[in-house]
Amino acid sequence: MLKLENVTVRFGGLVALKDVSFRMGPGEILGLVGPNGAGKTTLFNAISGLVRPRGGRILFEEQDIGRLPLHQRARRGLGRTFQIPQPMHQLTVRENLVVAQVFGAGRADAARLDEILEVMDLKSQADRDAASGLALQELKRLEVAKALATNPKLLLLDEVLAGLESQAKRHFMLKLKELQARFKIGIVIVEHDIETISNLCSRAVVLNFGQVIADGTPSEVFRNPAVVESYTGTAHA
Ligand SMILES: Nc1ncnc2c1ncn2[C@@H]1O[C@H](COP(=O)(O)OP(=O)(O)OP(=O)(O)O)[C@@H](O)[C@H]1O
Repeated sequence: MLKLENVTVRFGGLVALKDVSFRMGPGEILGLVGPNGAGKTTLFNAISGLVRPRGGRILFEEQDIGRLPLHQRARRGLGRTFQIPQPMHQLTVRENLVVAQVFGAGRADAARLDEILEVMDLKSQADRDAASGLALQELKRLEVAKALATNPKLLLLDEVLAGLESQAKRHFMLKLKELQARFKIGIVIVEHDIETISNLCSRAVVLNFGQVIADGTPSEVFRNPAVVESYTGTAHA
């Protein structure tokens, strides 16, 4: 479904991603892991079209999408969330979803929006202004709902679980599994918590200083000495 070949991104003299390669199959939930500044958000930006790589190829469903603008990638089925939820605060929850749907899917579809509101537990907030009264958890659910409204085949989720207390986090994780099964989508999730990745993901890719240092099942990668070192500064933690 998604294949990256030697993707390299530079910001002036800084190499944010260097020869990043991995692939993922349809319906997989892949964890993208790595210390602060490792390049995780930059990788999402490169895949979704916000930054242009200096080199390498990004293939989505066998097509090279590396030169397509953002909206064309969305139309092909790439949905994403942002680390800091960015709803349009002057619009209601439902209106936010309509805007996302028209951007990503090309037309409004009220029935699908109702389904998304239901799945994401946002029905009772649907006609509430996005700026007023939405708690962090609800804003995060809205962020995922917006991405779902674009009709994605692949969802890129940037730290949607961060900052939630443990019960809310467990509930959100179950939601993500439900979304994957119900909408038949693949998910790449950036997440720092090892236990969360281990429970949620079938595979994890670890970045450090812009390079892939491990790729495998969560139990494989979290036993890898290079990964332990990148997390703790010591290979024997
Ligand atoms: N627009 C930009 N211009 C210059 N440097 C940037 C830009 N975006 C990111 N960087 C740099 O690229 C590197 C990778 O940053 P990125 O935000 O992708 O890391 P990250 O793994 O997502 O980190 P975090 O876990 O803190 O969100 C960092 O050194 C960062 O300072």
